Amino acid sequence: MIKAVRLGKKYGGVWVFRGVDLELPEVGMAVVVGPNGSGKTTLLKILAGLLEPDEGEVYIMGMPPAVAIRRMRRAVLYAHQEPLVLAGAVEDNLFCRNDEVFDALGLGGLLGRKARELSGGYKKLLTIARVLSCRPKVALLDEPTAYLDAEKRKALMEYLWQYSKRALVVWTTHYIAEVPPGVPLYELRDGRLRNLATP
Ligand SMILES: Nc1ncnc2c1ncn2[C@@H]1O[C@H](COP(=O)(O)OP(=O)(O)OP(=O)(O)O)[C@@H](O)[C@H]1O
Repeated sequence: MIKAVRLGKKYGGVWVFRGVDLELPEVGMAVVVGPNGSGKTTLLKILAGLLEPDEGEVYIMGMPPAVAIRRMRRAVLYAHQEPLVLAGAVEDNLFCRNDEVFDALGLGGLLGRKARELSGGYKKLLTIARVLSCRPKVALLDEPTAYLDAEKRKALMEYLWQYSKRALVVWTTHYIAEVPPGVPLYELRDGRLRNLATP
């Protein structure tokens, strides 16, 4: 479903990574770990079609991201690392209505609240809900568990696990321990992507 071939990206002449090959299925979960600044966000944004690589190609369902995104509206969505909220109520911050997602993430009772007055953790959940509520076929989630307490992390993980039975969920984290057993795990480090043994 997602294929990256010899991907490379540089900023100001300095390569973040090169030679990144990746092949992910249509349905399931995959996780990218790596130290600060190793390029996880950059990789996810390239897969989402939000950034152009300097080398290599990406295919989503056999199409370049720009084509896939045009043909299949809201099928490939990226959730920012930073909690991203707009003015207005929580419900004004959403593109799609999906009570199942709001309830699973604990946002169900907050739809009328001013989004900018939410706590950091709830802003982060809103950032994720904005993406998942549109039911993308590919959800690219940048550090989805950051800002969350243990209970919310657990609820989010359970929901992502369910979601990944019908779509592809790719997410990043700094904590290998939170990656469920059996999930394909990749590490970006020193400009390379390695397939790590499953924890
Ligand atoms: N727009 C940009 N212009 C210049 N350099 C950038 C830009 N965006 C990212 N970088 C640099 O690219 C490298 C990779 O950044 P990126 O945010 O992808 O890493 P990351 O693995 O997601 O980091 P973190 O774990 O800290 O979130 C870093 O050195 C960063 O400073």
